[in-house]
Amino acid sequence: MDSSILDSDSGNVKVVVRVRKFIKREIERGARCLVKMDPASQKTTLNAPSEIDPANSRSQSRKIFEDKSFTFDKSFWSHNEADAHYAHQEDIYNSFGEEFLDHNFDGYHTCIFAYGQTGSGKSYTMMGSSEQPGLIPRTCEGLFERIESEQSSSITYNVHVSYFEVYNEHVRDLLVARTNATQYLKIRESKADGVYVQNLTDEPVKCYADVERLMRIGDINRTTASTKMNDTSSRSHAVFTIMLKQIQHDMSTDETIERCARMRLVDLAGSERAKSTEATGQRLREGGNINQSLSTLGRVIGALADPKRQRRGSSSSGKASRTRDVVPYRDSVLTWLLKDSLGGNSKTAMVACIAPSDYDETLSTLRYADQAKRIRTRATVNQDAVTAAERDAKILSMQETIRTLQNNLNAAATRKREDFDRQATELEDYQKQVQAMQRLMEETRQVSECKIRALTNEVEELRPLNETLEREISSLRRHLGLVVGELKNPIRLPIAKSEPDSGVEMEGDKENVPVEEYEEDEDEGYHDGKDEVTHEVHTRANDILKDLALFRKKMADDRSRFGVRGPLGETQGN
Ligand SMILES: Nc1ncnc2c1ncn2[C@@H]1O[C@H](COP(=O)(O)OP(=O)(O)OP(=O)(O)O)[C@@H](O)[C@H]1O
Repeated sequence: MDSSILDSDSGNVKVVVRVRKFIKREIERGARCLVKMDPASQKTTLNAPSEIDPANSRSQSRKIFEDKSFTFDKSFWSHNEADAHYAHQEDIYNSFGEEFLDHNFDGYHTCIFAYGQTGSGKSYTMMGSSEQPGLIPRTCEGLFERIESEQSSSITYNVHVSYFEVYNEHVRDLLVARTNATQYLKIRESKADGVYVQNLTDEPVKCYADVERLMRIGDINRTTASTKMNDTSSRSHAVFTIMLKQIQHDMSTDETIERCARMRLVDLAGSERAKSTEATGQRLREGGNINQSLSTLGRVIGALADPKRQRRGSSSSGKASRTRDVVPYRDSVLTWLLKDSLGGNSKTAMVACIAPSDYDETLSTLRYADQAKRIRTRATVNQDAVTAAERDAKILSMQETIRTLQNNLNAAATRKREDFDRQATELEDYQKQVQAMQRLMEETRQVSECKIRALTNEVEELRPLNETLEREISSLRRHLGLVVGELKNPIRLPIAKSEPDSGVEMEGDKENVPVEEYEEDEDEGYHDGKDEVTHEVHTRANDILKDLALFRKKMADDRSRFGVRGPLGETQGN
């Protein structure tokens, strides 16, 4: 999509930290909580462990343990439910999940990723459980609640979901059932779409129940395994993506405004020490890959947070592009895929999850998070204004491209000297174009529906007025008929016989006037009063007929534009 930059907002990556409660293993070993959080200042302090703490043994190292403090955008205390400032799943969502959803509705891309050592609560925070849903289900639920509450006849919403994992540096579609021969997907980059996963399922969803079903499928397909540190340890980075497209149609200009926003919700695999997880074989290899991609992520964060880079980046565009190359995005699949979310067009948040009693791992996570605070991204509103004619022209041009690609494919097939790779790429392009065109046509259909909805509402609103006017007109017609009838055939009143000796002429005495006399008098009466009434009635009736003609013309125009059945029952053209 060509995004016209209407509005851009540069800001730092939002960094929050969350400490979880003790789990069974820690309670059994009598672990002590080393973390403190100050709800007033959002300061997180990591205390040095005691001499005799076996989980934080100093015996093999000369390291000095000391108290360390860091301040973040938010410090979420989820350690002891009895404490007043305990942060429930709901509090995490209310604190910044909702705010990020606001950004999406404004047309910004967003990304929230959870980072932390294995077993520190990343999956709990991002996905949660059915009783304690995390950020991903709450965000999706919030999204559909808003769509339903903000439903206006002039806006159409389109939501698509994809879900993939990066496992051992390979991308797997989590919405496709596992088969024996594992299908890995390729990563590609294009000008229009940036970095993307080729052939990834992109499922349209209409309600939260649709998303719930997809989350369940994805979670079943995700690679998890039991390690000593976590019974259901994620062995991969999971990326859940929601695409929200809002199409607003302006009836007066017949123009549509499209806003696209991508929400990325990432549950990273946990950093781990082979010594702690006691991993061997496949688990050890997985751990090695996880650590390697997390260390690349660390280097990317380090490069992006580098103040020298940021100064250079803002000084000149030429230098900026050179310095951007220094960021080692391509060194891992994860960072390559998250390139835009980390240092580009996105509003991004990091949730650093920490366990309450592991000094080394927690310190490393807090340092990582502290560095991420310095990254600045520049998010832009992804908005396009398209006229109905441009939309139609786009569909036509796509049809033309598809025809050309089809011809190329056919020609290559008949010549039988095709280069397979090139042919496969052309086939993919062809499929992508067909999909894009199908989507565009579906959107055009939705826009038309939206227009019809708006017009039908207008017609319904005008219906009572129309009925009143019709009633008024027919009563006026009747009235006018009577008046005209009366004028044409005047009622001849009999002349009253005058009392011979009264000498007084009463009002009804005209009945006794001879016909000639009466007609003369009647003419005089007409000139005196009735012509004014008739004239007035005529004028009023004419005004109403004029209004009605205008109203009918407007309705006929609208109906002929959109081909709907009017309130008067006629069917219109087109
Ligand atoms: N805030 C919390 N409140 C209660 N239980 C929690 C909380 N955070 C995590 N837990 C529990 O701690 C355990 C480990 O959490 P989780 O699986 O989310 O860790 P993780 O960081 O995703 O680990 P990995 O990287 O190995 O996948 C789980 O049993 C989870 O239910």
